[in-house]
Amino acid sequence: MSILSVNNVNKSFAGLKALNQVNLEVEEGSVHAIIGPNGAGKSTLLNCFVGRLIPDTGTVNFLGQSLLGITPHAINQAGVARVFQTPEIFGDLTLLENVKIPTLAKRDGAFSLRAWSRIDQDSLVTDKAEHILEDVGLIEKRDILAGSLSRGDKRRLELAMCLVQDPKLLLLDEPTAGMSRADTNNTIDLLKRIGERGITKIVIEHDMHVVFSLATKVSVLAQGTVIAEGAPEDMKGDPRVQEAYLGGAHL
Ligand SMILES: Nc1ncnc2c1ncn2[C@@H]1O[C@H](COP(=O)(O)OP(=O)(O)OP(=O)(O)O)[C@@H](O)[C@H]1O
Repeated sequence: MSILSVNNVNKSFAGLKALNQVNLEVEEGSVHAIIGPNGAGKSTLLNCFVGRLIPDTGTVNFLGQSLLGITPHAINQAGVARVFQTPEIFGDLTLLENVKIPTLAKRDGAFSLRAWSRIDQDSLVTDKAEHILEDVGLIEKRDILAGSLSRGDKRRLELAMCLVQDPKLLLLDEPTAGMSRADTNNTIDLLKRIGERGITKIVIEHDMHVVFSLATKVSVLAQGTVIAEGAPEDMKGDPRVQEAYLGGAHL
């Protein structure tokens, strides 16, 4: 069953067609990678899933409900969480506080000091936040300020902030960008581990090692159009993909 259905989506910016008749079916429980050269339209497409952009034409349905015209916050509350290329964390708060904040936003939709002190002292919320920090390998750093973390740890923290919301669909925008090979491999292991929770994932990624380690399905975008789609092993040898993605180089 599809968790996300994209039908005939078009999006132009001042005459530039960034998305051209895009169709995509994301199966529940899958890891669906969207790859393609720079400027192919990957981020534009992702922005159409989270309410940051509205397609000119076409439909985007999540669990049968249209996401178009819905605020980013309402989409998030419906179960779609996004990990950004640049982590969106609160540097002046501890890791534990950072992981508790999305619980508040999810429940109340806005921040208030009174609600925060309730959340902060709620032992169930604290237990859950600690459990998730353990899952992402950051429990020992729970009381330090998030601003002092390494880049890799900041991305792990942002992932924890998404997981605490119990998303049904997790969007990962270049989850290993700028990481060392060791950190990349740790992140692959972590994403495989959280895969066991059954969360559907869409991954935009340039690093083919990450794509082929994680994805169950790959869609290839070029010039705003899906030019090929299938199992990762089939995409590796597809001449259209090699031509569009790497100018003929081998994946
Ligand atoms: N807000 C905008 N205004 C004008 N043009 C835009 C805007 N956003 C994207 N574009 C253009 O749309 C096209 C698709 O861009 P997009 O960022 O979606 O590609 P991408 O595949 O994510 O690229 P990259 O891999 O480099 O991040 C590009 O030509 C880009 O310059």
